Amino acid sequence: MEFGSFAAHAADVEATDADLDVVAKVAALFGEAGDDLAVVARFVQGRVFPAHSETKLDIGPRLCYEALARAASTNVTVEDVEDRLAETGDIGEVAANLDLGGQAGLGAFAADSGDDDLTVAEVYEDLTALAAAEGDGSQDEKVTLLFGLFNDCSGEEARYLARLVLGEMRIGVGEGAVRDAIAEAFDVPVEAAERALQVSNDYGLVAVTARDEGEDGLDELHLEVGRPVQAMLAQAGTVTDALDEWEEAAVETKFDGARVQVHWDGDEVSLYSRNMEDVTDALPELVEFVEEHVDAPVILDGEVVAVDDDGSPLPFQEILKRFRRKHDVAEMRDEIRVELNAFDCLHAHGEDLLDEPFRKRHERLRDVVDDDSAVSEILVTDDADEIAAFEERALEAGHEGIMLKDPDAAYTPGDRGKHWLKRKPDVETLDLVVTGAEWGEGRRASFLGTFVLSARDEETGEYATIGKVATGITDEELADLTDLLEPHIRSEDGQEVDLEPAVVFEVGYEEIQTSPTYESGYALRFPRFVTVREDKPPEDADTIERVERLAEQQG
Ligand SMILES: Nc1ncnc2c1ncn2[C@@H]1O[C@H](COP(=O)(O)OP(=O)(O)OP(=O)(O)O)[C@@H](O)[C@H]1O
Repeated sequence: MEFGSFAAHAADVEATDADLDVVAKVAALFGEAGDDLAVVARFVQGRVFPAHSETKLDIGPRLCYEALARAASTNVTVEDVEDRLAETGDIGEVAANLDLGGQAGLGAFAADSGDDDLTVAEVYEDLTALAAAEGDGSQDEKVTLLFGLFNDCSGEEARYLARLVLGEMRIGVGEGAVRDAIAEAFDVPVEAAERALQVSNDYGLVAVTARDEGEDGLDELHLEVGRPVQAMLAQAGTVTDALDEWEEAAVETKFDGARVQVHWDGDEVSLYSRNMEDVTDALPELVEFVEEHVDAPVILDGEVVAVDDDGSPLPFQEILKRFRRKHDVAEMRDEIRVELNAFDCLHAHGEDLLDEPFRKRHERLRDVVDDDSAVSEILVTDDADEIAAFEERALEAGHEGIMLKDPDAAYTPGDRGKHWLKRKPDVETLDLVVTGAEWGEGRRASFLGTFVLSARDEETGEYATIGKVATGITDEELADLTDLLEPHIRSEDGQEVDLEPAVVFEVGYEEIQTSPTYESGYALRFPRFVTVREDKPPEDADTIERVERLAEQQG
């Protein structure tokens, strides 16, 4: 395909607003791309190489400006290019108006094919050579290669070449549009294209496979050990969200480190960061750990954390130091210990596990790693109290908090869906008066357990119930609370106890809801005991008005 034709398509797409029309136009471009389809499928998104490729273009803007200035037919300096860019804000616009090609006589490096029309293949070939240039003189070589390309460009071609090399394509074609265009152009289901993209992470490969082998070919694409996939991401969410949406939630520690994807084929371990950079060299002790304790072939997902001498987690900045200073790893290794906390298994023993439910994948994870300390512990439960207790343990151990995962959900690479939630900590607390309680059962029969909470009604001076709290209290605290409240018992009816307003609890919660059940007209979702406000008399407890205001602020 001629690069001019690609540029014309790109201009047409850029001038199109409606998403469906964009998809149709990209599909038409794919239909015409012929042997260049793989490259075109990336160029259209502003990518030169596949996302996981180790080849990176790595061109500084100045290098591009220099190449443009040299290729301009009139006398243009790098500073002129910068000035024009400051005016327009678009390097494509600058390049398109530079009247390039004036150095035709010097075009020893221009258009390798010898004819006048630059092709997509030639652009790709030169950019590959440019990416490979290293060592002494490589800057000059890069400028010369890029100059050669610009020198052969029409204004329209230069517009898109300049944007492509600087990673600023911005013609409104996102990953979803490319996926839909592949489906439309080659008549394959969108879901098949989506799945193939998830496992391969390679738009070029998926486009070519869809065209040449159809849906069956796409189905044959699998994860490959050594080829990273995008990480599944989490949304902020609450225990309420999790238990309302799913029957049970898998609760896991949220480790404060850096995401790491482990690929181990039996010969070689490769480690990839959240954005699929190869970070193997920065983490030699993880490589050794995997070689010794993990069955091959596998792909694992997890978090690498820095720990102190006692094994307690250190802030994640410590791990980032490792990622940044790759050169003196040996020295850093003595300073900062790092550990793997694997939490997912994407592939094991030739089997892709993306579509398996999380609880199954976690079982496989346990099977393939023979050291439990490197595998995250999960608790699958429908009980908010158990979740709260798990969270408390995680926080006490110095971790960031908890993750809530749908135990039946598949692993969806690159997706920030509703199946993984990072629990939002309580934003507000309320100081509420304890106006009732219930005696516990079994082991806790001699303690008051569940506490009835009330807010103050400013108008009447009475206390109106708003909920009950039983979560977040240790056995030891229960004994103390019983001692504190027993003198205030007014009457008892079976297990239920009526208390005079005397003690104030500070209580966290996830949400305030309107409720016909309680006198205040409100109820708290997942109230959690924080502490006794010994400094506060009941008259200073929070009012129904404040509860009302907080409820409104939630939106
Ligand atoms: N058990 C776990 N399961 C999944 N992710 C975890 C777990 N523990 C820690 N994490 C990390 O938490 C990250 C998500 O939380 P957080 O929002 O704090 O990260 P971020 O990088 O700031 O934002 P985000 O990843 O959501 O864009 C994950 O990408 C992962 O690196």
